[in-house]
Amino acid sequence: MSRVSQPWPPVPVEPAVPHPKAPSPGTELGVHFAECFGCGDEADAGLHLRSTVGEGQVVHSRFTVTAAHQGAPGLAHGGLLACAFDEALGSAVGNLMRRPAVTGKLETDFRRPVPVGSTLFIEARLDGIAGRKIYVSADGHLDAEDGPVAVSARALFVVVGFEHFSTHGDPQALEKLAEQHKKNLQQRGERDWEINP
Ligand SMILES: CCCCCCCC(=O)SCCNC(=O)CCNC(=O)[C@H](O)C(C)(C)COP(=O)(O)OP(=O)(O)OC[C@H]1O[C@@H](n2cnc3c(N)ncnc32)[C@H](O)[C@@H]1OP(=O)(O)O
Repeated sequence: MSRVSQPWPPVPVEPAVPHPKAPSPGTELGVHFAECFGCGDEADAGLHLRSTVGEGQVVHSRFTVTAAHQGAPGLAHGGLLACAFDEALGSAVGNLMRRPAVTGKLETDFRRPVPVGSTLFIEARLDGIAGRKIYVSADGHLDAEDGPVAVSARALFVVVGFEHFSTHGDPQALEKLAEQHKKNLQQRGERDWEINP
């Protein structure tokens, strides 16, 4: 089977222009929800992924693989690596577009094993937008921002309304998320997102 994927984005798109009030390059994005497996401080075995806004339509994220993340002995579990990309890509969509969106489709390409103890540097970018569909992609570099690419990913995020979370999620946890969100914005001197698609 060829590694060559279908054209990307798969449909005609407009440029995904970051929101005028998106955090500026160099901004550390912080935790979006303390219990999030991808970034949360309260998720003990989680990825503790951290993200910084890059130039243009890019967010840089990184996380260090621990023994809790193993699949094969001494190597990161592939599904867990996909999780890291979901988080990194979601962070790019949420923070640059400032619209609530959820992963509709996520495709990963595992190119090199990722050992326990290594750090994956993930560069996620906005590739285009078509209505509610936001196309994003990312490369994960091993142990340095310019290290060899170990994993690549492409994803479709779909913009949703707040009711997606209020209908399907946990109302108490949503309050906690809202507080964290407000705190993050205050720390960065920013105002709130638009919440309707
Ligand atoms: C800072 C935050 C970081 C967080 C990172 C973590 C992000 C996550 O993990 S989110 C959790 C995982 N994702 C989910 O739980 C989503 C579950 N899925 C859903 O709720 C719904 O299927 C949802 C919202 C994606 C789409 O449903 P709905 O709102 O009814 O829209 P729908 O009309 O079906 O789709 C909208 C468009 O997207 C397209 N689409 C949706 N899913 C797909 C897919 N899998 N493949 C291709 N296209 C798709 C549809 O074809 C449609 O296209 P068009 O507008 O051209 O007709």
